[in-house]
Amino acid sequence: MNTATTLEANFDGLVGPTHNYAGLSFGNVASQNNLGSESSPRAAALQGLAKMKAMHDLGLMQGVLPPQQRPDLAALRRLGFAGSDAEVLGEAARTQPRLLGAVSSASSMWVANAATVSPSADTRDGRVHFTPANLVNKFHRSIEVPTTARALQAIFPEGEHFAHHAALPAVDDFGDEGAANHTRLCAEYGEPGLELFVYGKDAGAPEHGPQRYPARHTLQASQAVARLHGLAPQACVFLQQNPAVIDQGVFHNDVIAVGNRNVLFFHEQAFVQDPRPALAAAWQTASPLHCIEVPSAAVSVEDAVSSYLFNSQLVTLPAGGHALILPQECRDNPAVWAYLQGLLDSDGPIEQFKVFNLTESMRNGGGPACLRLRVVLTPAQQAALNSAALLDETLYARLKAWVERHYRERLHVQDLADPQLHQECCSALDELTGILKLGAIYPFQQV
Ligand SMILES: NCCC[C@H](NC(=O)CCC(=O)O)C(=O)O
Repeated sequence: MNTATTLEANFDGLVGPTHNYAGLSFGNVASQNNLGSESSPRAAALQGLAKMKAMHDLGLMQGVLPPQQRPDLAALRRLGFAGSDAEVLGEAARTQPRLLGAVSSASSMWVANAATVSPSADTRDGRVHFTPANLVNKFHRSIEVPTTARALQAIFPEGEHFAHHAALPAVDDFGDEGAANHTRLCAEYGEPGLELFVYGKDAGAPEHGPQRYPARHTLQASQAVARLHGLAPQACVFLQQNPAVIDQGVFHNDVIAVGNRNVLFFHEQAFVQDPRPALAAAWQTASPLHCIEVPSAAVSVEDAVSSYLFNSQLVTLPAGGHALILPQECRDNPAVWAYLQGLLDSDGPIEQFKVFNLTESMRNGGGPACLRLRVVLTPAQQAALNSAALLDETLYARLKAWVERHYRERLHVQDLADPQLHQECCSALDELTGILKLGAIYPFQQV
């Protein structure tokens, strides 16, 4: 790995021990369809680790973000469940099983929703800025915020290099889903770039939003994050996601578009307007911006949603050239796979594919891109972060053994009330904070 230059690191969310299918995300077709299925937390975590390891092996900087303490018993107590841990869990399971599912979700694995990150080349004070997403549209996700903020601060210490903001006010007008709706485009990582913010609705004109499924992210949230991060107004582009595709299951922009460096790969129906004029106006460098638009005739919105073609990671390989990191569902879909073969033959900027089995995450609507948070880092910033969270051969082996020791092979929603599961989760996380040198980030460690 070349640490002498500014590069983009991917930090992936490690899947937590309570990974399950509780059908919590209205508007996320996979989550709704898999309600009640049996999950494998162990397979889910190992699938995610295998992707991280493969990225490391490609020569990319790869980090790890920790899972959360679940079930969140404090959230249940806040909602009036009382007594011992076993009584709280038992009462919730009997009277509010969906709520028990919500406080047990391992949804923090989808760290593309953890925060919005702006690289130092784009910010007024020359620091990397982080704003944790408030995730107000879904209760099970909104409870991720305090631990996410502590984890990010434990890896990127506040100070000379890194700036951390509080999450936006927790109301629908400022609904914020983080980096899943944010793309940075640039010529070189270390140079100023443009930041593309995609919103589901303008809180001032909600009638132009989707009809069937919720728009989770507002224009007002994106504007606030751009102000907080000290971005130059002329370097920011705000585009509305097409409400018709939200109504077909595209609950985040990263289900229908992905960008990296000087390439934006997007579906014809992704945005209300053609994104090219606004991007061209904000694009400040002489080198060209490549906009690869995928026509509906080649890949329908339905195929995009079921294959997660656009939830691939678009990465720059150390030797130059772009690679797409795809879920295997793309290979299984004849229209998508045919399109991808044509893309390779087209002599464009995307030169290589890597295909991964992420089925456990995919069944809850999370593909390769959902599982990672991108952070552009200068050499000085690479030296300033908590390096215990960076994946190498040793950390990979340790985490794999840790998963194999602590995680259950199978989990069903009925198992969530088992007080032993909470104990297993806490002992696993206690060991993990030691491995990743995170300090006491979990509620059970703060008593
Ligand atoms: N970026 C991908 C996010 C996927 C996530 N799924 C979930 O939360 C499913 C959880 C469940 O249904 O148990 C979501 O919809 O926010």
